[in-house]
Parts: sequence; structure tokens; C-alpha cells
Amino acid sequence: MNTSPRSALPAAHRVVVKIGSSSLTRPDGHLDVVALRALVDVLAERRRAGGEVVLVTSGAVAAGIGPAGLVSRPRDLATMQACAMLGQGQLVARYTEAFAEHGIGVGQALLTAEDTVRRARYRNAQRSLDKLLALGVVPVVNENDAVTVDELRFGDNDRLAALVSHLVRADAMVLLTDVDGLHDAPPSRPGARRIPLVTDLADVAGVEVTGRGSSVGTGGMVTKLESVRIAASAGVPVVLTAAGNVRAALAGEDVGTFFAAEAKKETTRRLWIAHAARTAGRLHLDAGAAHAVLGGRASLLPAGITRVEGAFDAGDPVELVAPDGGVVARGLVAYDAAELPGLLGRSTFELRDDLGEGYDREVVHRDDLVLDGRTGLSSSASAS
Ligand SMILES: Nc1ncnc2c1ncn2[C@@H]1O[C@H](COP(=O)(O)OP(=O)(O)O)[C@@H](O)[C@H]1O
Ligand SMILES: N[C@@H](CCC(=O)OP(=O)(O)O)C(=O)O
Repeated sequence: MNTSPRSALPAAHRVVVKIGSSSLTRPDGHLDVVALRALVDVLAERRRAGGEVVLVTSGAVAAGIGPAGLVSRPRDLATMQACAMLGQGQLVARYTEAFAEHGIGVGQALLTAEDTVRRARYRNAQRSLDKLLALGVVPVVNENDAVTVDELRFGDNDRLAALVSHLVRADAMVLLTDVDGLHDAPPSRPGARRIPLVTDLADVAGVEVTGRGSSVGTGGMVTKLESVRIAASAGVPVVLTAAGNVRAALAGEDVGTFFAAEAKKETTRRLWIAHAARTAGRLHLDAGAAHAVLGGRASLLPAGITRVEGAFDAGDPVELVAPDGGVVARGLVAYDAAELPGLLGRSTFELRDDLGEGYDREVVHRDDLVLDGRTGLSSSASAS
């Protein structure tokens, strides 16, 4: 029996493969159709062998440059968005043609990170993707660039791929980029070496990574590690490698970096709290409450809150802020913003006596709290 952790790849029934702009773009900024077709050949092979493949692909901006009448990749956000909207149709047309040569259909899904985790939406996305896969079709996923701008700024396709992996309950994820895996220093530095295996992400916490990425990619290694963290915490192992190695990676060969999955899976609810794109407000805590929350097992009570910011509804994700201004956690708030000011600083006993049953509940229940170390907020914020 093959006991190498990489045997998870050939054994995987359902695989999410993400390809970045840097691997799909020619030096002049236009879409690299040769690279696209080379990827499709490998994915079609996997599909024909009985495996299920979900493709998360960047490249809409690159594919839109020509139709937009530009000569090179735009730099400003509005033109990038316009290019992405023009290019998305072209991109999917190229995939449709290439997969059709193998007798395989493709279905387009334009998602935002929120769609993959917000409870009200994720079941719909899950059901339709499951159905596509059951029909033998390859879902081709990109961000909905018309409505989201952070993705173009921060390279969130990496994060989206991890959230999709969780959504479709993938057995493995492959992240394809322009370098062969995580290196012990930025690969442009002489002597930088590939790290073949990571069993615990804490082991690579000290590795120097940059958020800038290649000239066309957006998030660099920072967003890739954030993606790996989400996937690993959702129980999905990851291979990060160069696009040219996709066949070898799927076969479990020693290319790129293999990241093992964590044994204890995060629930969808906690993934959403940790990775929802936006929080709706902030709760400022006193020192005692910040300490209790950081301790891990305490719920947040009205008595420990000094100030409230934002216009949120009960059930929205909010940030919990310590007296020094640092974000200590994210959580789902149990009250609307308008209700809270009258409750702050008061004990639950007092509130029950004054306002009645129902007002003695926690503002954020401990089951709805994720400490900041689990959110990766600081790393994604530092992306280019
Ligand atoms: N420690 C590191 N190991 C590997 N790559 C790194 C590291 N630090 C920074 N990088 C950079 O990350 C880039 C890949 O990110 P990006 O350009 O955003 O790719 P993509 O377009 O595939 O999403 C590489 O070109 C590489 O220069
Ligand atoms: N949605 C954009 C890509 C955004 C993005 O995350 O790019 P990358 O860092 O290359 O994966 C596009 O299709 O051009």
C-alpha cells in the first residue's frame, strides 16, 4: 500500500484545480490559449478516468484585453473590471471549445467568496455544483468580478478555490501558479529552495513570502498560503505547483509543495465566520472581556462591551476589538446594532430584571466566535 501523503491525489475522487492569471497570460498580457488547452488535456484525462474535476480559473482580465481594444493589461480597477466582464465570456468559450474536443461539457459558475459560505446561499451553490458534476460536466468557476472588487485587488481566487473545495467536499485541491511550490525564500532570490512537504502550517510561519505576485497575478504567495490554510482546516489536502506540473501533481509525484489536511475539520459555520469577505461592524471590548474571549471558551456578554460601530443585524459577522485597537476575534452578533447601546456595560442579571427574558443572552455566543489567529486577516490584508 502507498502510504505517502501524496497518494491522496491519485486516490481523490473529486478534485478542485485552481489556475492563476500568471499561468494563463502571455508576456503581452493576453490570454495564453496554448497553456489553457494544455491544462484542459490533463483535466479531461482525469474526467475520462472517472474522476470529478472542478476548475477555478482566473484569466478573465487577460481574455478581455483584446476585445476591449487595449494592447496590454490595465492597472486601474475599473478598467480591470470592465476587461473581466468582457473577457469572462471569451474565457469560458475557450474552455468550452477545448473540453468539447474531449467530449466533455463545461458549466460556468460565477461566485463570490460569500456565496460559498453564507448559510443562506451556500446550499444553492452546493446543490447546483453537485448536479453539474453528476451530469459529467466540469464546473468552471471564477469570481463574479462585476460585483466584487477585492478579488481583483487581493488575488482572492486563491481563497475562493479553497472555499469551493469545502463547498463541494473535495478530496484534494491543486493550486497552479508560475512557481513550483512554496520556497524557503521568494524564488527570485538566489539559493531559494522548494519545500516539498508541509504537515503543519505552523512550520512555515517564518518563511518569507511576498504579497505582490508576478506582474499579472494579484495575491502572490500570501493569498496562496491563506487558501491552503482554509482548505487544510476544511480537511482538504493541497498541492501547490507550477501549471506545467499538473499531470504529475494529480498523479501524486514529488512536484511542488504538498500541504497535509488538518485532522479536525472546521464546520461551514466557522469557516464563514473566519473567512466571510466582509464584517458588518465592530464591538469594542474592555480588557477583561478581551482576555476572556482570547482565553478561548468564553462568550461575549454585554457587560464587557464599551462601544459599538457599524449598522449590523442580528446574525451578521462582526469584529471584536481589544482596548489597544487590535482585532482579537470575529463572531456572529446576536443583536441588531440599534439594540446594543442600551445594554452595554450591564450584567445579564440586571438586563433580565429590567428588560425581561431574552435580553440575558450573550452578544456573541462562544460557538459563534473564531479567534483572529484562525482568520488569516492580517495576511490577506497585506496582499499587494
Ligand atoms: N516563498 C515563496 N515561495 C514561492 N513563491 C513566492 C514566495 N514568495 C513570493 N512568491 C511569489 O508568488 C508568485 C505567485 O503568485 P501570483 O503571481 O499571485 O500567482 P497566480 O497568478 O498564479 O495566482 C510567484 O511568482 C513568486 O514570485
Ligand atoms: N477574476 C480575475 C482574477 C483575479 C485573481 O485572483 O487572479 P490570480 O491571483 O491570478 O488568481 C480574472 O479572472 O482575471
